[in-house]
Amino acid sequence: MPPKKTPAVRKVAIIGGNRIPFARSNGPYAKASNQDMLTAAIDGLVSRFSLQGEVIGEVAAGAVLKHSKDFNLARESVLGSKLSPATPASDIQMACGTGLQAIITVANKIALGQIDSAIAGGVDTTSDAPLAVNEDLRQILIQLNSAKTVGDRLRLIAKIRPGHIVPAIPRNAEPRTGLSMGEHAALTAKVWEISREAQDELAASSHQKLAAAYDRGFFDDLVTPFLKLARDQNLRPDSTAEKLAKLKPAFGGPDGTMTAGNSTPLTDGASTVLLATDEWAKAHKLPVLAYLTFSQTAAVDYVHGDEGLLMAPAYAVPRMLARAGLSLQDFDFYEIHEAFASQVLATLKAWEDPAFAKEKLDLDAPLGAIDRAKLNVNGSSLAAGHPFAATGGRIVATLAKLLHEKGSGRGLISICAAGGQGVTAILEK
Ligand SMILES: CC(=O)SCCNC(=O)CCNC(=O)[C@H](O)C(C)(C)COP(=O)(O)OP(=O)(O)OC[C@H]1O[C@@H](n2cnc3c(N)ncnc32)[C@H](O)[C@@H]1OP(=O)(O)O
Repeated sequence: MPPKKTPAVRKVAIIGGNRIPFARSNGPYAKASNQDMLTAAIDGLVSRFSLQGEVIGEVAAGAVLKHSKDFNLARESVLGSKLSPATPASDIQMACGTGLQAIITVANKIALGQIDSAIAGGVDTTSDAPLAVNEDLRQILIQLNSAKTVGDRLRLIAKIRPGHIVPAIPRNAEPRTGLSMGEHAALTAKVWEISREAQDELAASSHQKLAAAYDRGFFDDLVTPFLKLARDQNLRPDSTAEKLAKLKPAFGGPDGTMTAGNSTPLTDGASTVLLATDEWAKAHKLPVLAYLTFSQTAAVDYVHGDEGLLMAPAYAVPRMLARAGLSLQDFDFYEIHEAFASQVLATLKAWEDPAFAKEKLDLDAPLGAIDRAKLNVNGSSLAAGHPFAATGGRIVATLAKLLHEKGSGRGLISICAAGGQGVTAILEK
């Protein structure tokens, strides 16, 4: 018998990414479904990397808001794309961490020698949010479906009341607290004393940096026009902290510091990333932008404890750094998802705080400050928008290309997610 092969850990290369421009909710993509957008994002990769008819090792993707008809959205999107139908695909859901979690999932399979290539991604549309029928009506309809006699059917139909027509609309809120993401973030902003001025400055700079990156052609091979949109619709290149200062509070009451300008807007969009082994890239004559080398998830008890809903990355990053043997300052780029400006600033403040280090992270010293010039250098979610599950793919593709342009170095990714979770990763050239 030949000796049994033990799997070796292999390097996971990021070949490239693709996304459709992100659109504001109920805007140009109002009539596009999750499947339409995810298929478009996959086909953008297919065209760019000549993958027509290719059998990819596996596709993993997801949506936070998903219709019940989309049992396996990733698989349906593959079947609608120009990839070979022999490409297996599955859905993943980890709220705003979905895209990055999908990337990590397939990256681990590549590392373990289970597949040689993969596409990971995410999509979301708040324009096409799934509406459920009223719970009482749902029960009647289910019983009606299996009623055997006309009499049974009529008895059930007679139970339907006008009030049953009111649908159950999904809320952008935590099921266990009833508070929206914005309301949760406003609580955290208060605890960490994040000023309105600092939030508006971060938001304005996100717009200015994203606009500059578009202008210099950075996104030419990362973004494919869709439904006549060529750039992210939310982008306002003329944003300034002074203009943002005039907006009224959106969360945290009349004295709140969070506004429509320093919070992400509700957004529609999709993104994908192509990952592979070095050998697969070579065989397909494709360049490698960067490697995914470490990842980490964490969760916090925001229901019973005193933790902020979006603070899990503050825990995930130090754990990942310990595994990697790196300090927070050992990075050339920091990509911190801007769910809200206040949440980025609270996370940075936590890493600088001796009490947080001691009491929460069990560390002798805080992680320390980062060089702010290295933070979200091409803008982030405040400017681009945030179609929940699509943000991970946008960030990984952006960072991989930044590292490729630089020709060396290392980048940190930190994404907070609803449910009190965080997903983080390290990319290296
Ligand atoms: C883990 C996570 O990622 S959690 C994050 C999940 N995401 C969310 O929770 C989404 C949060 N965001 C929201 O719910 C909504 O976008 C809100 C409530 C903040 C704002 O919604 P709306 O009021 O519909 O925003 P709208 O786009 O109309 O903007 C309000 C005003 O601000 C203005 N504005 C918004 N951004 C800017 C800007 N960058 N510069 C100048 N003005 C701006 C708009 O022009 C508008 O002005 P107007 O009233 O004169 O027309």
